[in-house]
Amino acid sequence: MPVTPYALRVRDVRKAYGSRQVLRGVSLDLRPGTLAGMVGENGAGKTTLLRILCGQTAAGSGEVDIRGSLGYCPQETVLNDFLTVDQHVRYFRAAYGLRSTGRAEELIEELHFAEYRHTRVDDLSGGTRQKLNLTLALMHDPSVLLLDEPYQGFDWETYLRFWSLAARLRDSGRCVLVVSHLAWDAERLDVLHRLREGVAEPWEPGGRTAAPADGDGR
Ligand SMILES: Nc1ncnc2c1ncn2[C@@H]1O[C@H](COP(=O)(O)OP(=O)(O)OP(=O)(O)O)[C@@H](O)[C@H]1O
Repeated sequence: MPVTPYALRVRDVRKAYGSRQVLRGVSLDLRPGTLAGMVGENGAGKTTLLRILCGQTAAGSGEVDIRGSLGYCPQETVLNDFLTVDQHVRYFRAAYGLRSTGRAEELIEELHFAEYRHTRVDDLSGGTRQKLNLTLALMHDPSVLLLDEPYQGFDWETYLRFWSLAARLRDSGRCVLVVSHLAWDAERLDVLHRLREGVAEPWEPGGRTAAPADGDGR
């Protein structure tokens, strides 16, 4: 029987903080060339799951298998206030062991923040910090991308640019998982999951018309 190729495989992942059981057996398979979404209410465990997938938090039990390189864009920007955009890019080039910053340059152009290359992070707007955060997560061209609320603070044009970038990454065979507490973007996704009561349930892209996960009815 042929083996189904996957980029990300999660099996029965569980996690408790003290007596609070946050993840109760999350399983998920994503293929290469997939643009996937994961929605869930505030506190559902989305960030906990992503942190487990990228190895920043240990699961209580379960298995995670990632094929290829990983890029993780955390919800909170992890930037140094005293370094400029360019200094961050150079630092991450060295950390990733890249020969050039070519991909980062493309992302900076694509996300329209080249004019801030020599600006220190403490002088950047929240949206521009998030653009840098995303650039640093993507500049090594990872096979699997885990993006936690990646468009927070983006203006509308940047939000649209983000989705066209995500679609292009998918089209070039990357596996992109976008986490959000809202389901606004369901129609942009190939597959949508909802994290609820500690498990991930597939939501048919009929979820396109479903109410947002926070249930505010819009
Ligand atoms: N380090 C921690 N120690 C104890 N409890 C934690 C820790 N991190 C998260 N939690 C708890 O685990 C639950 C899930 O948190 P998590 O941040 O994963 O949710 P989320 O779905 O990402 O929420 P949001 O949409 O608000 O970002 C919450 O009740 C949170 O308070």
